[in-house]
Amino acid sequence: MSDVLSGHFLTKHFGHTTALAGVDITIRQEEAVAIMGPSGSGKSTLLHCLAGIMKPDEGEVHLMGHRVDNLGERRRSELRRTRFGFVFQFGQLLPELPAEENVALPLMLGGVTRTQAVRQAREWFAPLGLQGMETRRPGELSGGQAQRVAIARALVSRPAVVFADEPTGALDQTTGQETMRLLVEATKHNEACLVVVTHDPNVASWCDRTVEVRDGRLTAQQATAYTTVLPAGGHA
Ligand SMILES: Nc1ncnc2c1ncn2[C@@H]1O[C@H](COP(=O)(O)OP(=O)(O)OP(=O)(O)O)[C@@H](O)[C@H]1O
Repeated sequence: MSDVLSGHFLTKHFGHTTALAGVDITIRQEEAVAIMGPSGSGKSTLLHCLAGIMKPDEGEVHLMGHRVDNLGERRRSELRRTRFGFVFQFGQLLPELPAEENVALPLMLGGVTRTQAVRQAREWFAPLGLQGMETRRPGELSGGQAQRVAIARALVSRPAVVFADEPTGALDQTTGQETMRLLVEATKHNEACLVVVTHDPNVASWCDRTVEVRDGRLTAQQATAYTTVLPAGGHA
């Protein structure tokens, strides 16, 4: 499998704090990687550097062979919108928009007409078990349903990489497991790779591989035994 995203000697300081101390990481096509480690160890900083949200002080990030960490803010913003998808602990859906428009938003920001974007967005609802929820506002959805809307929004523009920071952190254990299953399967089915920051070993167990960050360094890598059970065809 080819490399999709890689970080080379990523280093990041905040004042006297060293958040990343020279991290090397490679994520391959359709691979799901969990980033674990104690609080304050540098997990979110690593995700933010890989995703172009933050520039590392030293080191390089490459997406499909192209260096991306040195792009200007406008190009990195475009990269985040077109090549990356994001799922955070709280789905960060816009409360005033119906679910289908929340999902359609990345497409509309990319210039697709509202009608076409909503049509494409609707295709994601049934595969994610959200049929009938299209016109509900986020406040009318359960936590698990809202995260599934966030998953649809992360995938609608067919990104190369989905980044998730504690995607199940606000959910109970059962709903969290179901959300992870859908996140991993939908991401793989769309031939994207997944980078998940989590404290929860149950969440990490859905991934192909876990890397552990301590004091800004990767300390361990272990393979986890997850294989997709999705049938071929469809979105999720
Ligand atoms: N914007 C910032 N300004 C100053 N220090 C920061 C900033 N962001 C992170 N840090 C520091 O960098 C270190 C790594 O933070 P980071 O958020 O990456 O850790 P984490 O492993 O994601 O933690 P948690 O599991 O608690 O979310 C910590 O010591 C943190 O206090």
